Amino acid sequence: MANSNGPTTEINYVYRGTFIHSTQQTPLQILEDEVLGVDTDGKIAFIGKAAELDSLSQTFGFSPSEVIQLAQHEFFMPGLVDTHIHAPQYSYAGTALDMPLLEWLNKYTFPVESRFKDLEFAQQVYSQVVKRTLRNGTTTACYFATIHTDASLLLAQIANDFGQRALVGKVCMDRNNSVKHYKETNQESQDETCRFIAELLNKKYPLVRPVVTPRFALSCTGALMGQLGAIAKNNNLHIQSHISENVEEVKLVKELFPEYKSYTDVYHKHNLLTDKTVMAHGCYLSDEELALFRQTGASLSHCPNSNISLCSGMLNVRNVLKHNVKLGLGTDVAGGYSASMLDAVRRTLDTSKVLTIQDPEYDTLTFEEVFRLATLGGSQALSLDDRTGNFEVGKDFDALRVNVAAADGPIDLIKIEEPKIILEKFLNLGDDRNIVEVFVAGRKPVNGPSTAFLRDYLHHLRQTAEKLREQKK
Ligand SMILES: Nc1nc2[nH]cnc2c(=O)[nH]1
Ligand SMILES: [Zn+2]
Repeated sequence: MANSNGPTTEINYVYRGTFIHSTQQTPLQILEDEVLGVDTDGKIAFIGKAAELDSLSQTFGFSPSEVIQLAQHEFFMPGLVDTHIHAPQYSYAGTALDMPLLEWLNKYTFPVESRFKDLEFAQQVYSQVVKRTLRNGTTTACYFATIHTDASLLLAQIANDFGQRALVGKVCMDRNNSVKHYKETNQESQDETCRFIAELLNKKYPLVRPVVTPRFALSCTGALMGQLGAIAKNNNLHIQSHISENVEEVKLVKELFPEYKSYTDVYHKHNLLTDKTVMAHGCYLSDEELALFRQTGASLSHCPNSNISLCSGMLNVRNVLKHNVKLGLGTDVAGGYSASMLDAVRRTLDTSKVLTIQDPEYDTLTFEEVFRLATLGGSQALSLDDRTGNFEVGKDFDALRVNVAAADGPIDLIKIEEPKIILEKFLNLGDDRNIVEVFVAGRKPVNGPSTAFLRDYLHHLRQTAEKLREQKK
């Protein structure tokens, strides 16, 4: 309990050790031997030097003996933010990467997504994707579902039940010439979007919100896009879609909407570019279009695995950042074959290096910058940075406890390394075995990596037993 003069919030737990996060000023802030307290609402109540533990414990009313100490190779980092992922496509992730976007949509995506009318199938796939992404450290996900309202509501329920922060979108499309049964009429799309929003808001899930989701300009009539823009505005909701992913797509949008200045202008004129909009890809946006993103406050989701896997293109991230456009990373499952945001980090670095190979003058992204894109950048791109993204006091505690030397993990450490090296190793070599605890809004999601702790504990016991045997000899 806090004392009579102190803060009114009650501290739930306090951790001591290394905390690594990003701020607006610096992509990498390393806080060593710090203490961080989380209150019973799951918010960060304080973060400060361990040397000040006694005064913090008095101010915030906790006992120093209850503080949980991180081990040598452990640190906390903010949870990863996946700004663009298609939950139904998880069912074929890792396959079907042999053709470009528009053919890929017709041959694989639309037939698979049409199956999500079946709620049993939806339940199975949606549980898997939420569990898998949580295990891999995705504490916030911005999901596309399908055109089916009830299955989309089920995805929202599953994210809530497992404890993941999520934006969930019922997909809208009133145009589809190739898979004719996988589309809606204009009226259906509007009515079902309104039903989806009303029913989801009515559930009052604390961490899950609806996002208005026109699939992309080729799947929607201008009328539908305008109506969806109005629905988002009237309900103050997020919007997500795709833009300028592939050359053929950009060409067809020009043909279909000849009266508009650009692809971005099509969305802008239909009121789909707001400061709560996130658009995936943007590989072929002009500087003028990026300026319109900046002006409207709309953001981009960079999905490098997908961009390479579907041979779509390469986003010039440096140019996007130069234009001060908000930017996060996305897996774009299943155009991207990996559901792990660690993969998105690596592919972002790879793509940046390919751009440098093509142009040695290109200012390659650093791992510190990409770390920020995967955490704070993602939260900004989703306009959730008042709630999550780093370890600022007052934000929700969305965090990963990482052990770089986890037993049976993928990383071998030769010696004690400094925190920056440990983070770099984790980003480049780590996987879910290194993520020993996941927190979303201060709570551990249902499918957190509970066995990892046990495995580490057993490893520790075995080592201790071995040492004792050695001493007896
Ligand atoms: N990568 C990708 N691009 C799209 N554009 C329209 N729909 C999609 C989709 O499902 N995946
Ligand atoms: Zn996508």
